[in-house]
Amino acid sequence: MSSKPAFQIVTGLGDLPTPEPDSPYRPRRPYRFSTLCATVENPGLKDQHGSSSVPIYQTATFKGVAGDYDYSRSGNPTRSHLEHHIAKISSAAHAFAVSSGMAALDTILRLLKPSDAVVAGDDLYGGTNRLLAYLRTHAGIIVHHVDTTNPDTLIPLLKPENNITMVLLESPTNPLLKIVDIATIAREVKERVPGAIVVVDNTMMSPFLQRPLEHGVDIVYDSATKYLSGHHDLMAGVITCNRDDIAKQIAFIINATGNALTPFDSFLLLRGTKTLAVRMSQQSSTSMLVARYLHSLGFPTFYPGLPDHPNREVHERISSGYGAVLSFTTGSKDISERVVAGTRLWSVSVSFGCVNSLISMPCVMSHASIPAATRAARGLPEDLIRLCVGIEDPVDLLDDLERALFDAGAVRRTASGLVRVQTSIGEAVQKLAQKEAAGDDTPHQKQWVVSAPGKVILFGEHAVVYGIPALAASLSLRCYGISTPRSDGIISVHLLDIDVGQPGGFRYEWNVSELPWDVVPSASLPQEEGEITLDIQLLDQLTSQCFPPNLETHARQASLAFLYLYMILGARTGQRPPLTLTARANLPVGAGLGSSASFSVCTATVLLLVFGQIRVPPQCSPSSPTLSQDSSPISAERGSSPSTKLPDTLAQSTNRYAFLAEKILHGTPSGVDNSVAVFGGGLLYTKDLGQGGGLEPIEGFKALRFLLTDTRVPRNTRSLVAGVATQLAEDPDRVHHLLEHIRGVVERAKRVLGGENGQEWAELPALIDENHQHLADLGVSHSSLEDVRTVTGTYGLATKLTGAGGGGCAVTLVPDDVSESSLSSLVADLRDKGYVPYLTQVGGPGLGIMASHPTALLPMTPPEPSVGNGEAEAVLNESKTLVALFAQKPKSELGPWIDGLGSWANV
Ligand SMILES: Nc1ncnc2c1ncn2[C@@H]1O[C@H](COP(=O)(O)OP(=O)(O)OP(=O)(O)O)[C@@H](O)[C@H]1O
Ligand SMILES: C[C@@](O)(CCO)CC(=O)[O-]
Repeated sequence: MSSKPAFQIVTGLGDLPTPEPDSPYRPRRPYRFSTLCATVENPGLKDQHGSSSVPIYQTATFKGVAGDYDYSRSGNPTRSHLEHHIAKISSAAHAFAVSSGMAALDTILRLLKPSDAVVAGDDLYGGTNRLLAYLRTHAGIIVHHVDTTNPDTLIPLLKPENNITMVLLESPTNPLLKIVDIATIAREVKERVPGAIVVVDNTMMSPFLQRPLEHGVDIVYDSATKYLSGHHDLMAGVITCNRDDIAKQIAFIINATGNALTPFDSFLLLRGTKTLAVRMSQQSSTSMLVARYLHSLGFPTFYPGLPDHPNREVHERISSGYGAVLSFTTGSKDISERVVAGTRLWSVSVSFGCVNSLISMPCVMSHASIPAATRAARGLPEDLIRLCVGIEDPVDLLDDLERALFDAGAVRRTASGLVRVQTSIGEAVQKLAQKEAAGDDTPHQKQWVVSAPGKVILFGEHAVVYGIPALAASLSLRCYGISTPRSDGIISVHLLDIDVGQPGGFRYEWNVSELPWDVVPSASLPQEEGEITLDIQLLDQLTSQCFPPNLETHARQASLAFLYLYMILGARTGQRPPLTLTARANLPVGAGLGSSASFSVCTATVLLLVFGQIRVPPQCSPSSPTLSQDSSPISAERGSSPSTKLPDTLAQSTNRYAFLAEKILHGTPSGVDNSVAVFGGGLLYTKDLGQGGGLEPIEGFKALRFLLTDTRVPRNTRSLVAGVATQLAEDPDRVHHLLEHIRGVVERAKRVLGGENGQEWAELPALIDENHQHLADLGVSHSSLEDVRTVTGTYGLATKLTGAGGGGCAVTLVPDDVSESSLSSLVADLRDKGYVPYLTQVGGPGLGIMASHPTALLPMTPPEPSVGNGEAEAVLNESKTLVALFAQKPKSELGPWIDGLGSWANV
């Protein structure tokens, strides 16, 4: 038996003696790995009968007061044997066995204190993510998720002022098998923040293939439920480390929380580890066959053993094999579901590491606890199939898989053998385009073209800020944004619609390295989900440090929104991509048609794309052609073009950042404008004021025609919204009364537009008049808007202000029975008075990303001037670029031109 515990825990909470697992840390292993696995021996813990298998000490207590053990929570001989064995095969000085892999992580995370910061990967196991999210909200731990596959994204966070106390890594990641250079990261962490602990989840590899302690890592944990046990008949977790101080704390936490592994499970796990090497080498070699087979059929396959797997050489440096988990996509979620349902030998199950082969779809199983939006942002394909290879005969496994692929329609037989079936016509072309659009590994080097619609609010503006629903719909008038990569360390905005008295709009630029990165507090960085809080202090600091004091307000607000988003994404990811954002709209700016929201959506989208936070996923499916709409003024036709569909999850991620930009432009927006600009169509929007808000699609809008009249009276949404807030504070009864009346109007309008009442359109004009009157009583009308109401009233048409009011636009419902001649006469009357009418239908597509690049048509960036020709040639080249044409097109041609340039993916 071993001697009494070597450690006395000094915590201030009482000294609890905890047995230290006795471990023979040896710098050089005397036997090869499989011998070490099979040989369970612990000279310090000899059984009195010489049993060749470690006995199960199935007892809670031990008699006497002077023995090595007293209570199985604190120590048990079967567990000590297991811990000794795990330490031996892990090159570790200390090992601990607990009740599950998550219990192991929980034990490790209890080393943290409130306000400690953790840097973790952005492609972690779902359970790890869930526990980190819990600790963030319940224990005040700060969590930064970064792309750990690129050490450069993590290094900028490694500063003493960021209070980084732990770096949590997985390699390869599950299920995309992304490789993390744990050796380089461990070295960088030790150099830059020596107090921080580097932790690695080694479950995917097991100590057989990877021993991170040998690469400078402080703590390693495994879900021993997987390869270490190998039979899926127990749950266990193991923790290993070399540092005595850490071991002391971990031993204390395990004893204090009581999550140590039971004697029976310790026995089973010890038995399992004896065959680890032989199981895993068989499983790994079969995995290589399966990966090669899928790859040869043309399925995108993720396995570190394949020649083109990203960071393969890094993996080969830190481990001695490729493991037994791989994944692949079929191009269609339906097909993937059929493949998974069609296998017999591969069982459908979560988890991995068992002697039996398993098949699963991570997005609906093991990773379902990660919100869909986050999954999409991390590029986790919904059609991904994960295979966990067991020890069955490889021929049987391949045969079973092939049958399932064939029955699911994923492959077909030809004279020359099996070939992969493309899931839809043109899928190959689409994939190519999406690959280019997604930018794969270099999204910051791509030029992105995006667009988002303006909106019209038919009922409920202003009241929507106070939680009353609003009915709104997208317009065919849009804002367009282009991000162009640079190589000079500069970020800049070029806002073609913002008039600061110079030809060509407003331009401003910053040197990225001179930006005040130190004023971005970690607390202002966006969390994984939920509304992103605007950090007013940071906003004020950026305003005063990055802009001249007298800059024109519209120019400052728009570029501040861009800069703020750039800074928080830069601080979050550690990337600093130089770029220019060029923006232009065919929508009147500041006229109540949601120009700020469509600009916010374009800005958020290009930045999220450039920073690799959203990707145009490969599974974009063909959607129905977009509505053909008349965008105008009055005449210009917007052609209908087929587009592919962006997933809802991408839309949700983008909307969070767009809402943040809207807050910078607006003050206290309800979120209706950016939601319409992202999701498109007709919507009932309710702001979430703690009682649950949301979006409900309303189809009825699409059948209606509207006349929008821009009074051209400038106004400012921020001050109009603030004006209503002041009235509410001063005269709450009156304002509440008006808001409740507006609620009544919206509810009745919803019944009409939602088609619940047989589409009684005839009720709408009265509702429009009533809503306008309530808004006028709130003080947000204007004489020009009342004038438009009078003019349209002479044609028997109902009109109300739309958006914030105070000038800007009025919206007039044009029923089907209004004759063309009457309409033309009304339009002429309005024009005579200096107003700008737009006849439009609403309900068109939301956020759009150009999915195929028009590189073939136009150079994206001017070619370098050849020696000698210098400036003149550069000017000539620049005039031919996409951006130059974008700036030069007449406004009426802008939409049709850019919509027709390439193929678009829309929400
Ligand atoms: N095309 C654009 N380019 C650059 N900035 C823009 C553009 N469109 C809008 N903005 C920014 O949004 C501001 C206008 O926002 P404002 O809320 O006043 O108008 P709106 O969004 O059209 O109205 P509403 O919110 O009532 O629908 C501009 O001053 C500018 O800062
Ligand atoms: C006035 C308002 O209701 C609509 C602006 O388009 C403000 C908002 O909802 O953000």
